[in-house]
Amino acid sequence: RPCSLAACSSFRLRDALHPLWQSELSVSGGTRQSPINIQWRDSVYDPHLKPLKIHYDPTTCLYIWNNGYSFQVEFDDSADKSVIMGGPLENHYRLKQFHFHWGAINEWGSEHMVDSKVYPAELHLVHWNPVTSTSFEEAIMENNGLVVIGVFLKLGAHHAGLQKLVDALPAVKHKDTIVEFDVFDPSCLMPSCPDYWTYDGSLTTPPLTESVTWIIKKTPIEVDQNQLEEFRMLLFTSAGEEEKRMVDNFRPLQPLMNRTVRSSFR
Ligand SMILES: NS(=O)(=O)/N=C1/NCCS1
Ligand SMILES: [Zn+2]
Repeated sequence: RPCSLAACSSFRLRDALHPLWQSELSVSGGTRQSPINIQWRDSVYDPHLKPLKIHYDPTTCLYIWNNGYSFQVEFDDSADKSVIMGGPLENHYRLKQFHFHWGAINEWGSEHMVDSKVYPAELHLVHWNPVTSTSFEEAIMENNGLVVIGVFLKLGAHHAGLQKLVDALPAVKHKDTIVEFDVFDPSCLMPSCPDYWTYDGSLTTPPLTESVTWIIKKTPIEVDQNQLEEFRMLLFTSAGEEEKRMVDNFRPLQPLMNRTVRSSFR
């Protein structure tokens, strides 16, 4: 991160002091934690990786809520209506929710990095394996029970699809607030480029379980400054509490340890 050592150390300390991280700076004994810095030159092209197939049904979208760490869009996952398959996956996975991570300023905010490049924000689309688990909660504890697609956001053109989401954010300004949000197709948040990296990792927020096959899209989507600033107007705090802006809700980088990142592209 482009900052002086002092700023970085206080930044990391401040980041570590967020309530979410007070007790979970790192999982003891974790060997496949997330996020990581993806070193492009160390990733290994795997010709067996298939194109990712995404079929989201917009009518499965239910509501948006502020969970005190991010804003989250929840989906009806009671049937195979919004699913992904292909890519590195052996079967289909159901979409459960998506959320974002972002910074206080455009110089940082994403959880993953590419050759130490950090983006202002990162989208996570969270899916679970209905073949090996009977619920999302169970899949969280299963090895490869989850697939999270990560999409980087970069500062650029206005994103019309995202704006429908941004317009609803004032209704979930405070922690534990919720607003109905129906008929939204998250495919509009996917870059058109099919290229991705994939590696075995963990959730980046509690319970930090090592149950995630990560699929990180190579190409970011563009959003404009106003849209990023709307994210930063959300609050970590509940109504009536002293306001704390919801910013820097990302986990620090974790060690790669004995893992290889595969790429779907040469
Ligand atoms: N950011 S993340 O998607 O890796 N973390 C999660 N924790 C609970 C469900 S998703
Ligand atoms: Zn996330």
